[in-house]
Amino acid sequence: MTENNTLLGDIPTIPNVLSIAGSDPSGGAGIQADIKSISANGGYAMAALTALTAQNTQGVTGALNIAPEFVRAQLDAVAEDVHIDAIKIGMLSSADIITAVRAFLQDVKKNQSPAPTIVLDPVMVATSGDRLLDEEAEAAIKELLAEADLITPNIPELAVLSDSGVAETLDAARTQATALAQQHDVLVLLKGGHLPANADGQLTDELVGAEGVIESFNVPHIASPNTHGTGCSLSSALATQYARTGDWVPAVTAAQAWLNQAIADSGLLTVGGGTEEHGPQADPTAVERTGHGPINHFGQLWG
Ligand SMILES: Nc1ncnc2c1ncn2[C@@H]1O[C@H](COP(=O)(O)OP(=O)(O)O)[C@@H](O)[C@H]1O
Ligand SMILES: Cc1ncc(COP(=O)(O)OP(=O)(O)O)c(N)n1
Repeated sequence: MTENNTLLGDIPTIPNVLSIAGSDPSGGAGIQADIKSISANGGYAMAALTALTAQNTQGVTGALNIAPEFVRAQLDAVAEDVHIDAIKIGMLSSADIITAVRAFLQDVKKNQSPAPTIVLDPVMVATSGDRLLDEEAEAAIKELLAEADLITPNIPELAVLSDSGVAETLDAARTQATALAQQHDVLVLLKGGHLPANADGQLTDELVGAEGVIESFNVPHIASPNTHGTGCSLSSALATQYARTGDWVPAVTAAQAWLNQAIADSGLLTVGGGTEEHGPQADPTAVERTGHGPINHFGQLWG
């Protein structure tokens, strides 16, 4: 039954979207961000954990991998019971986990019809610029690219995947993205969040295929420190929007518009930078919030 919903418009079916990712207990990134993003974009969210982290808006203080066999057990439990329309993949922190996820993707593509759409966010480089994966895991991620329909590297991740230097211009990033698309037979959403805004104050993301740019997407740059988890949230929104529309250009347009508003609404949250000043009477400007706060996934719903 098609119903008109004020937030999501016409919803013919609600897609089942699975996130395979790590946990951020502070709720801004990882699986917690994915569940909020999938839900806000109109999907039924499911989640299989690959790792636990200890982190907050200031940084990461610890990580613990889930055993690869148990990652697979979670995935099988979902796939045996639920038709999965789309899969978003985030933090995969060891070569063994990547191998387990790759084997699952190959099986689920054979066993479910239609096969799930796969969006891979290759989480490899921390905001600080530090490499998050060892060499063996980086090599395994490169092999995983071919299993995805769309990959969403940021500028430093694009450099690692391309075995070249960090692009300083959109042109250079576009060349790297096109080569990757050709090499791995995958679409690339090149994310421009790490490049400076253009003269009109806009950031550019580009959907790139083997023949080059398919579409450019400009979004207003928002001067906000609250960008923790933007990559996780965008890839989950893309998987969900694609499952709803079946077309990448409208899916990217919708996901981008939602993300931009969620960053714009982030100032309404009082998360991070200390435990004082919280509650309806709190002055959001009273605490100096260092670090990177979360986006407001449900800002558009809460008004
Ligand atoms: N300050 C900002 N204002 C508006 N959009 C942003 C901002 N920072 C990041 N984005 C958007 O968030 C998405 C992810 O950004 P990016 O920083 O490139 O990746 P990651 O979060 O993986 O490092 C991109 O679509 C980018 O355009
Ligand atoms: C558990 C976990 N997974 C992924 C990330 C990286 O998040 P990302 O969305 O790339 O955002 P940034 O915070 O790096 O902008 C994470 N921090 N934790």
